[in-house]
Amino acid sequence: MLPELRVLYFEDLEVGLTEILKKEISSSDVVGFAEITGDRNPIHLSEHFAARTPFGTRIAHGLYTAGLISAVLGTRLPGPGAVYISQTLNFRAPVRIGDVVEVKVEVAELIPERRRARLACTCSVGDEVVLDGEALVKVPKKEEADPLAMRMGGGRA
Ligand SMILES: C[C@@H](O)CC(=O)SCCNC(=O)CCNC(=O)[C@H](O)C(C)(C)COP(=O)(O)OP(=O)(O)OC[C@H]1O[C@@H](n2cnc3c(N)ncnc32)[C@H](O)[C@@H]1OP(=O)(O)O
Repeated sequence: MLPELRVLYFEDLEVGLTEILKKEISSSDVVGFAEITGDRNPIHLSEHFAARTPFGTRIAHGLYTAGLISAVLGTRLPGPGAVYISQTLNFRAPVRIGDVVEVKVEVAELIPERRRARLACTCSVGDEVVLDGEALVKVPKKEEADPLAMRMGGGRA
């Protein structure tokens, strides 16, 4: 099930605020990602090919796993209105079909002058970190997002 949308404005953020999303990786996810991006590397699509790699079986595209970080940023922390600026990624271990990936995003630094938030991102399967990196996003302030509500003394939309 997809998580409910939650809007956090820059003023709502604090260092240490954390969000977690879990996703089981299915074969149809990987095939779908190959179709929409055009990355038909057989390491993702062919069991025959993947069996002869060090991984022994098909693995998910690294950028599909990374896309789950984007899902957290765009829906929960900070949520709708957040704008991606940059993202570092270290693919530390493979993600296999059927793995449950836990994505953890944590506010690491706030830069108020530029309304930027730096977030530490980790994807794990069980106890193993499969991906980590850092995101930089631009986060709307309340007054930018809903100036009318602010003038009328309201808060969040
Ligand atoms: C283009 C697409 O179609 C293809 C894909 O999307 S493939 C899917 C995404 N990628 C993966 O799933 C790969 C996951 N990563 C791994 O399986 C392994 O990291 C590796 C096979 C790439 C490397 O393993 P190996 O060669 O065995 O390296 P070591 O474990 O011996 O580590 C040596 C040192 O390098 C550091 N290191 C290894 N991998 C990474 C990484 N991804 N990012 C950053 N650093 C890495 C590791 O920590 C060791 O450092 P140390 O100081 O010597 O301890």
